[in-house]
Amino acid sequence: MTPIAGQPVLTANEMRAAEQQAIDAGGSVEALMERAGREVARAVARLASRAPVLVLCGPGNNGGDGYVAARFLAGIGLDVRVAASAAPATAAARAARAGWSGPVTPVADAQPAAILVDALFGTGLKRPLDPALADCLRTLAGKARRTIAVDLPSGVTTDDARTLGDVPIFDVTLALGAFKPAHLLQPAARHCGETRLLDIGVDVRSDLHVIEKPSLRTPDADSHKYNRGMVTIVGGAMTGASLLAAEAAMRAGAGYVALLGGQGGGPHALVHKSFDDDALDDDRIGALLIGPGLGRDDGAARRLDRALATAHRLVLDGDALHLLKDRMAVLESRAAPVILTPHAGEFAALFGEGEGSKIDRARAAARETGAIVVFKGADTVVAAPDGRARIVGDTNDWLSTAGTGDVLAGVISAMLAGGMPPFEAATAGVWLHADAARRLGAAFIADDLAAMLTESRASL
Ligand SMILES: NC(=O)C1=CN([C@@H]2O[C@H](COP(=O)(O)OP(=O)(O)OC[C@H]3O[C@@H](n4cnc5c(N)ncnc54)[C@H](O)[C@@H]3O)[C@@H](O)[C@H]2O)[C@@H](O)CC1
Ligand SMILES: Nc1ncnc2c1ncn2[C@@H]1O[C@H](COP(=O)(O)OP(=O)(O)O)[C@@H](O)[C@H]1O
Ligand SMILES: [K+]
Repeated sequence: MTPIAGQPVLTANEMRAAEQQAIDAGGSVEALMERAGREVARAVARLASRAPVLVLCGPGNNGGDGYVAARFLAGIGLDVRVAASAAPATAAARAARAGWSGPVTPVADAQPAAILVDALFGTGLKRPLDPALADCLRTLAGKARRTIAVDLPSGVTTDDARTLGDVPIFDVTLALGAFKPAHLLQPAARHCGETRLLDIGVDVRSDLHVIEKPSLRTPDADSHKYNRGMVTIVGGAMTGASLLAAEAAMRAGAGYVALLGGQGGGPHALVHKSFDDDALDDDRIGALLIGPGLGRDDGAARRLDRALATAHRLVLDGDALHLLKDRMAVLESRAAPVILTPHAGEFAALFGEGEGSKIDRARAAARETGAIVVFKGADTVVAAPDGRARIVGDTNDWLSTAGTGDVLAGVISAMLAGGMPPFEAATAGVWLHADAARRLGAAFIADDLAAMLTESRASL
């Protein structure tokens, strides 16, 4: 199985263009479909353990893949039945249909089977499924022991990952040739179940990738606390949040972490200082983090204005993002990099609901501000002003608890202070945060997450 980390992610149009390139280079749609159908059959055969299979075929090339897969599955002796929602509408799908020698029943007449393969619609879905067809799909999926979607669950939109109607939750989705946004972005991603990537021999490239394990420098004989990265955190009214960020920054590998204007507490290694110009005018500061626990009163706004006026590399989170709404113009005038880490509410308050997918929205926000934007959630997207974007691949829904965002802000600050370029710092931070959550498994609190970063950082 191809690991998900680092893989390119293509929109429907990009995938079509990649397929066209393969065709122009001497291939054919039929050859691609033959390969795709064979790979689907291999995957289904492994998942089916010889149980009966029902393949649902739609009118397009997704349906074509279904007919080819059915032929291969029957060829290895599986009990395979095929049902179609409409006649094949493309030349390649017609050829694939002709290659299937068994009967084809209307989907409405199909009897359930232990293994359901959905090859109704893939990247060509244009509108919600006809209600009767959607109903059949749901019923047959409900009666199957295992449900497998070819390329995408029928009913999800490829690029902006919406669900058109009541789409079943599949056990496995077999992504053909490349991951698409719907495999990673919510809500579509949860309908995919476990997504597996099948190689169909198409060369794919994108400036959008799944986040991969970063490579970080190990301390050596020349290392000291300042060149390992100095993180300064501006504290405020809610001390717990800034302490979580501080502990996370330390455990993610920062050499020196100072909290300005906090109220004490935290690990002994944390340096407490008062919030004043001397503390901010320190050239050794590698990253200045403001937002976790800052508060939103006039005092908080003054601290933010001071932080924005420095020449330090900045990470803005939580309350700083709330206060930033009236100060967006400042971002354009800053020479040093800025990383913004909004959750969905903060993002909408700053940038509006916007158009397109979460990836489009994150990219537009990065372009507009010139900042790196970490658009958080179960499907965190990191975007740079130049259009590069990354999506988290390994998530843990137990992260949905207060304080885990403060931990993320601390980790990203440590990466930035350690000398990584801001886009790489943000993606490395998101990876470490997700890795610590994966190690913890279930039912943890933000303090546990911060503590677990020691193991995650040591693993790199
Ligand atoms: N283009 C290629 O070279 C290859 C494509 N492949 C497969 O082809 C798929 C894309 O094929 P297509 O572009 O034909 O698209 P689909 O097979 O997803 O469906 C397109 C067809 O369904 C119709 N349609 C869309 N939404 C509908 C709805 N709600 N109700 C009824 N009809 C609807 C469209 O008018 C069109 O006729 C991929 O997901 C993949 O599975 C693979 O075979 C690999 C090669
Ligand atoms: N369902 C989920 N699955 C995976 N990660 C999640 C989920 N919900 C939230 N997260 C992650 O948890 C963190 C929450 O951050 P945030 O909303 O800022 O909370 P807080 O400010 O309380 O720390 C973010 O990193 C976000 O990506
Ligand atoms: K499908």
